[in-house]
Amino acid sequence: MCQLPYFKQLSQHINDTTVREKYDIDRHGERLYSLIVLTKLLAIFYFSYTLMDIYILPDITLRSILLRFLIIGPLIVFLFAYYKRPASIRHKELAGVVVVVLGTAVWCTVLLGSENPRVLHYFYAGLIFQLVLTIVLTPPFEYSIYGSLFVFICLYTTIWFLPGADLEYVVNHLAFGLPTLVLTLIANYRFSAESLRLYLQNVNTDQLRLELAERNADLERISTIDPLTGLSNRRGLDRYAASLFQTYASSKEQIAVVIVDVDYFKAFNDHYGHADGDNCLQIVAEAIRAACSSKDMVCRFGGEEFLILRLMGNDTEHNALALAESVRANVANLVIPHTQSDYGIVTVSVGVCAGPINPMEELNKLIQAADKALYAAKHEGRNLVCESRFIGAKETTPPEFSSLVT
Ligand SMILES: Nc1nc2c(ncn2[C@@H]2O[C@H](COP(=O)(O)OP(=O)(O)OP(=O)(O)O)[C@@H](O)[C@H]2O)c(=O)[nH]1
Repeated sequence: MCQLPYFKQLSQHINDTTVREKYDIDRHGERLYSLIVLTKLLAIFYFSYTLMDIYILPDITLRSILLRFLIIGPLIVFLFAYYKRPASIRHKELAGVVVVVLGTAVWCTVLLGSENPRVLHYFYAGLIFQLVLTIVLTPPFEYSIYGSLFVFICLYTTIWFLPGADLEYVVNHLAFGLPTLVLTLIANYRFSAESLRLYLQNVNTDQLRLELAERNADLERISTIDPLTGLSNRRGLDRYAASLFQTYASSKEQIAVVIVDVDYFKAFNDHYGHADGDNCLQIVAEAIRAACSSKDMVCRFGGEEFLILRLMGNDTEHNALALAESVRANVANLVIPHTQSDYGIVTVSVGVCAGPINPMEELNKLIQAADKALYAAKHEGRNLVCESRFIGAKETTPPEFSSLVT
């Protein structure tokens, strides 16, 4: 039996737990709900059959009432109390099977007390217990098979002691009883296996969905990061700017745009080679990052060009200029040799412009103004900070050199 695919699947593992444990935990609620509903329905049937006993076999009236209500009645009360306990659903289903099996035994005992020959016709109703244990309660297959076999043995032991039962009657009964046992057990197996298959399919789909969500989050992150420097790229900048506009759309907050460009970088590449150029960009990017606060957005804006967005407090200009100057100084302090530069080391020129946070066109205006300031810094000899000022209505002043630059 353990070789059946259903049992193989049950003993497999998902992470640290077996499929059986996970299946029981995850489906506890649904399985318990149907167990409670079906137990109530079956209890109603079981006790209403007392009337059938009295009508068909009046000689066992008292016996039927006593046995059904004094044995099975309390058991069903205990069963409902057990359903409420924090036990595994498999144990609750097993408890349900045990009560049905005992219900069969009690019913057989009731019938054994009758001398009425009508008992032989009535005895066919015993197959209902079989149906309950296989396709009505649909307990797990392992319980269904043991419960059904017990009911089968119970019925075909009792049958010999019924008044008027002979071999022909037993064979007639078996002609119906045996296929009922086998076929309904097959139905139970198929149901158990199919439910488990669907459950595992769902677990699989959930896992795939989770992995996909993680991959998407990774892709989303990767797509906004520059692989060489680890800084944000243009896409990251656009996303950040869009979220900034949403958050600060109606505030008076100011934003500073700082553009940093490595001086004579083409000459650096030509002299030291592209690989050293890449190295240099990584080191410079790190120095820029070090000059910024964790709240600043730092991105690689182009080949050897970087852009910083900083949300400003009240001290707007000094704040932006101080940042730009500290970027310039940080890079110069690296003292990376650059024989092709007038300074003999790698330096950067920096353009700054600060203004109100407004939609994208306004940010582009600030970037253009910062770019003009950068161009002026290049023009004046490089390794300089230069600033354009936002004077409202989309106007900026011509670039001015920072007094902080020495
Ligand atoms: N090694 C390397 N070089 C790059 C990368 N991206 C752009 N560059 C190089 O950066 C250089 C930029 O040169 P230019 O725009 O002429 O500017 P520049 O030589 O720095 O001169 P100024 O900006 O006027 O000081 C080009 O030679 C590009 O090939 C990169 O990822 N790695």
